[in-house]
Amino acid sequence: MIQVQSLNHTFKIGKKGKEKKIEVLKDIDFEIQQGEIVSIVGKSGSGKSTLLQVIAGFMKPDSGSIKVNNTEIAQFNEKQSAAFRLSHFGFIFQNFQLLPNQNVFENVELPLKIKGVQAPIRKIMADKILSKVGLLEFADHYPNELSGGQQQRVSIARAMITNPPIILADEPTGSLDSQTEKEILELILKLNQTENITFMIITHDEEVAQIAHRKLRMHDGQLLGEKNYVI
Ligand SMILES: Nc1ncnc2c1ncn2[C@@H]1O[C@H](COP(=O)(O)OP(=O)(O)OP(=O)(O)O)[C@@H](O)[C@H]1O
Repeated sequence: MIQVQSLNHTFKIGKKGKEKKIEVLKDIDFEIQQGEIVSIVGKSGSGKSTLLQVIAGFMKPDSGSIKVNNTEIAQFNEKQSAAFRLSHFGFIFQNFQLLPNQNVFENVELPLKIKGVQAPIRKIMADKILSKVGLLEFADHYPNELSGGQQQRVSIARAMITNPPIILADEPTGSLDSQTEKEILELILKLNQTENITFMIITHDEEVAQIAHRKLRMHDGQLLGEKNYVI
C-alpha cells in the first residue's frame, strides 16, 4: 500500500549565504501493507514528524520515491498533493486540530464539504461515523465543551469520514492521560479490525507503539528495521 524508497530530505537553516544543511531523512526505505498498524518510534528530533509530513505531501522530499497504491506521489505539486490527500489519507494530531468555532458535527463533516459532497449525504455519513466513535449525542457540542479523549474521538471521526485507506497519526495520545490513552488506542485497534484502516503512528511512547503489528525506529534520520529494533 505504501512503498518508500531511498527517501532523503534536508532542511536549510540560517541566513542566505551562511546556510547550514540538516539532513533529516537519510535514505529511508520501508513498506506498509494494507490493514497493518505500523508505529514509528524515536527520540525527539530524530525526524519522525518530517517523515509523516513528507509522506502526506505537505513537504516535497529532496529525492526518493513514495508510492501509495502504486501511484508515485513524491514529486506531486501542491494541488495534486491536496487532491491525493483528500482521497487517501486521514490525519490525527496530538493537539486534535479541531476548529473551535464549529461544533462536533461541523468539524466531522468538513472534509466532505471540501470534497463537494451535498449536505443530506454529509449528514448521513457524519452521523454514522459519530455513532461509531460513540459521540452522536455530542454532535452539537463545541470542542471546548469536550474532554481531551472526546476531542480526539472527534478528530478520528473527521479523519475517517472520507473513507481513507490510511490514517497518519502524529502522537495521537500525546495530550491524554493514561486511561484516556488506553481508550483511544482501543478505538484505533477496533477501526483497524472492523474497517481495515491502515495506520502509521508516530510516537515516542513505547506503550502506544506496542499496539502496532510492526515497530520501526527512527534514529538520527535513519529508519531502523525490525531486526534492529531495540527498546
Ligand atoms: N521547518 C524546519 N526547518 C528547519 N529544521 C527543521 C524544520 N522542521 C524540523 N526541523 C529539524 O528537523 C529535525 C527533525 O525534526 P522532526 O520534527 O521531524 O523530529 P521528531 O522526531 O518528530 O521530533 P519530536 O518527537 O520532538 O516531534 C530536528 O532537528 C528539527 O529541528
